Amino acid sequence: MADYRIEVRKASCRFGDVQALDDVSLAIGGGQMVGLIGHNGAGKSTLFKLMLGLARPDSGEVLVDGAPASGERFRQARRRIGYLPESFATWDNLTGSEVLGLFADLKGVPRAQVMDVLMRVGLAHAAGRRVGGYSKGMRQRLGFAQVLLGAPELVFLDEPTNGLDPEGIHDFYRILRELQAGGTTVVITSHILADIQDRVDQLVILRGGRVAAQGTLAELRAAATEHAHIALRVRTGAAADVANALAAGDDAAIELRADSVRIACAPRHKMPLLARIAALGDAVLDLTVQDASLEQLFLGFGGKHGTH
Ligand SMILES: Nc1ncnc2c1ncn2[C@@H]1O[C@H](COP(=O)(O)OP(=O)(O)OP(=O)(O)O)[C@@H](O)[C@H]1O
Repeated sequence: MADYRIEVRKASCRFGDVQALDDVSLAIGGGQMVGLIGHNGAGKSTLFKLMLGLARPDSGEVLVDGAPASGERFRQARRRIGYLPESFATWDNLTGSEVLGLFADLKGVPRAQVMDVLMRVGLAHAAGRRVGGYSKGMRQRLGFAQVLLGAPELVFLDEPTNGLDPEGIHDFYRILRELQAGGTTVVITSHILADIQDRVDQLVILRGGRVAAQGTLAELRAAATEHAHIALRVRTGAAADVANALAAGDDAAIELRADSVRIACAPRHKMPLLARIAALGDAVLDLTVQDASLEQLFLGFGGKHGTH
């Protein structure tokens, strides 16, 4: 599969008084899964619309495989893109398979694919039922099914797990991994940060229409000031000695409990501290390390009142 690449260069987009996007640059491709996160109104959907050619930037440009996101070439390219909007509107009087049949026609994909994708998203049993009677999660699965028609090379998913139950979320990410294994690039927005933090390759955090941070989870952790937490279970009576032995890097706080010691430290101090803990031998019985979660990083970088 071709490496399908979308590049946004210094794009800005304004609606009346609202600067929805402000000088945004990013490149997406290479079969990666990219998580686009940001507070309500941060500009995620607007950025999607620019990359899909559904809206134009006031300044800057969007390139698809090196060419502007407009014109006949882009219309052709768009057939290789799947898009699930935040609110997937459909025709309630039609059955699931009829709805997908229409999407197949629009995409120029054989209708024979309809049953395959319905099966893939776990909706085969409801293919002949009117969509008006579908539950919220079933509608979301139907929306995802239309994304899968035509084996897209790039997919944009706006809040795709809304309304899905835990099993649905699990199935959904399994299908995304299968797509990725075939070389598809996936861009996903979600407010459920715990769901995406260990599943995406790259993260882009938008705040107030600007890119506040970009990189892998490890890169974001390294750039942030949120602490890692190390909890030690220690031999009875050894807590004070352990705490003294580890006291204390500039940026580390040590808390003593009966048979445990808890340390909060800057990410860069974590590995040196672990080396010192290992040198304490059998005074330390066990340990757990908790790095900053994406939610904590987000509140620093991307929350409305982010601090980084
Ligand atoms: N068509 C429009 N007309 C007027 N304002 C708009 C329009 N589209 C977006 N905006 C404004 O631009 C800003 C960014 O909106 P956008 O929908 O891109 O945010 P978002 O990050 O997707 O938010 P959410 O998480 O709530 O879906 C918001 O202030 C929004 O009100």
